[in-house]
Amino acid sequence: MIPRRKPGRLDDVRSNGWLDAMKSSSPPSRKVQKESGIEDFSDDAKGVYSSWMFKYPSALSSFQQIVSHAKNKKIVIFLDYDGTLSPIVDDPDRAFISADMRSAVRDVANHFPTAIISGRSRDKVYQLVGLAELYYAGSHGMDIMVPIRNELCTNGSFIKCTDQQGKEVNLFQPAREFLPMIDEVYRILVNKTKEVEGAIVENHKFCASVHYRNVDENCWPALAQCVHDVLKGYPRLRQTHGRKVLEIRPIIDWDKGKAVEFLLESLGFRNSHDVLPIYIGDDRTDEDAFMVLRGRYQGYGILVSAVPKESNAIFSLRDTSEVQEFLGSLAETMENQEIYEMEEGDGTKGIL
Ligand SMILES: O=P(O)(O)OC[C@H]1O[C@H](O[C@H]2O[C@H](CO)[C@@H](O)[C@H](O)[C@H]2O)[C@H](O)[C@@H](O)[C@@H]1O
Repeated sequence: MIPRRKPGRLDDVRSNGWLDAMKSSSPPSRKVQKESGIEDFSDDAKGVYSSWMFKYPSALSSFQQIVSHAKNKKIVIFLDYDGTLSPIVDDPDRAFISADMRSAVRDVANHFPTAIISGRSRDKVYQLVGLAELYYAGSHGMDIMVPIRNELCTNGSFIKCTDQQGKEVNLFQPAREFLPMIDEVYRILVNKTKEVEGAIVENHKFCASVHYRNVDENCWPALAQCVHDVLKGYPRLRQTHGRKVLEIRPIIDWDKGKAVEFLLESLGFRNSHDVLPIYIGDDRTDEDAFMVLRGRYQGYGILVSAVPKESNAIFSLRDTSEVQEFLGSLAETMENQEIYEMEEGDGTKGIL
């Protein structure tokens, strides 16, 4: 299994907090909780969740408040992928979106500009979601594709290319110079972790992931130390924590929050008063986006979580099925408004 190490070799990951972060990074999936009988439906657990929801009320029960705030504004939807549109599963290659969720996302995108912002590569997340009408930002926002007609920045930071439909688009890739480095580190990590049963390394173009969800917990310190040792040779890369995954990314000042600001500008929303951005996500990396929405946009971050946790979000949803319900309600409200406006010849803008 893991190569034996000299005593004391794991001190780095113990002292720098990696191990604690790894342990607290994600509750086991619902399936695993059920199978191991640790699913906690006790009154205490329910009570703790209910009091947490005072701080982060359900976006479903606060739905009217959300839509009234959208009057005379354009809603823009941002969606994370894993844990938000598809439930967390053991195999990252099998994290599929259901047909119903896909159609809920399609319906919402028919009414509001909708973007997916994922830690996966842009190509991979596009392949999984499979909807051409959305905007996609992969590699934690370091790979953004926007339509040419909406281009506002002409500072040369865009690369012109064609999308999957052959349409001309602009690509924004602030970490482009790191492409060979990520590729090299990915290959080293694959090689160094190949003996670790259950470890999976993914190449997401501008970042890489080392999964330990399926690795025996006793082997986590050695796996973390291995990643730490590899990164010592790459001072321009840093490591962050996701749900049972170590993420390796460039040290550039860019994250999902910056990607949200960039997309809003690129979509023509220079004036923050004209827009109500809503961002739904479940992961630590989504916190940067929640933070941006709390600022000048006064938008709504919605955390997807079945367990209480501190967040920069304003509202919460329990799981992917509630996300689907929320998206469905947004699309339905908009459809009703359009019917109402047609019948009344009403010039009201925004949603009711
Ligand atoms: O920003 P996201 O779209 O949420 O991507 C974050 C990471 O998601 C994936 O890993 C997570 O989901 C997997 C499938 O459910 C699960 O097995 C894993 O434990 C989770 O961390 C993806 O594979 C990662 O590369 C992304 O960074």
